[in-house]
Amino acid sequence: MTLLKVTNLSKSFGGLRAVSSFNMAIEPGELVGLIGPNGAGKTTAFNLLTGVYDPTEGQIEIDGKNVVGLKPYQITQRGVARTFQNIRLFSELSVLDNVKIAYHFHVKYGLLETVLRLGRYHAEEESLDQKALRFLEIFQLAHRKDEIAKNLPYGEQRRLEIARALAAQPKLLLLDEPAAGMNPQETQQLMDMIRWIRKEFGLTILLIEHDMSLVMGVCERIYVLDYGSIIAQGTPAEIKNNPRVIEAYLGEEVH
Ligand SMILES: Nc1ncnc2c1ncn2[C@@H]1O[C@H](COP(=O)(O)OP(=O)(O)OP(=O)(O)O)[C@@H](O)[C@H]1O
Repeated sequence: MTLLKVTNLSKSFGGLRAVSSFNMAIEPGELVGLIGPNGAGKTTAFNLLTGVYDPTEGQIEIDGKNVVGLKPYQITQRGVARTFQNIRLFSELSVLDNVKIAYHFHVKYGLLETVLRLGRYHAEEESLDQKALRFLEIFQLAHRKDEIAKNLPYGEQRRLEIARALAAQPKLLLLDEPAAGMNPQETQQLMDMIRWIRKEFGLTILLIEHDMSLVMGVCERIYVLDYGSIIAQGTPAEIKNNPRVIEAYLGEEVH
């Protein structure tokens, strides 16, 4: 079954149609890119998919169920996790605690038990530590586990954000410019990591990215947004040679 189906999605801010009649279908296991010039509506589309904004019109289905109107945490519980263009960690907490907080969504003790530290809490807390550490190991951050998140170098904070999103055990992972601010070597490592986590966790990934080498290098299929509308979709090779895409990026006719 199609994992994410978006039909005729639109969002207006006053007179501005930031996203307009947006359609998208993503199958389980796909690695898909969403690209477009500055201000094209990419982040707005992510904010609609994750319940940050309610659409002006349209449908969003995850696993065949409508999620329009759900709160962001409810959408996380339906299996969608994301990272942000501007890193949003719990900056004063340790690296390990950042991942553990996300993992709490999937641990089966109730809030009362957490508060009173009763029942299953102690046993589960231990395995929670181990599970959180495993995510840190994947992202080569285990040696940093006790550091305060804000003290990590930038590239490591970006990796921690992805580790935290993964700890919520999503089916669909949305990455908003994961390579922003990274140098070419860090970007290359990130590409390898994205490919690896997709395979290892059987994930479906949708990513926004300005770095064309990353998008073309990891994505199997790409959607292109311009002024809120999808102007093209296809394989990296098709997108690279699509005149409408070239025009949107260069702002001029292609002859
Ligand atoms: N909360 C908001 N209120 C009003 N206008 C908004 C809001 N959020 C986004 N916009 C506008 O909607 C349009 C699309 O913005 P959006 O941030 O989604 O684009 P983007 O493709 O993610 O851009 P970038 O690549 O620069 O991050 C822009 O014109 C932007 O100014």
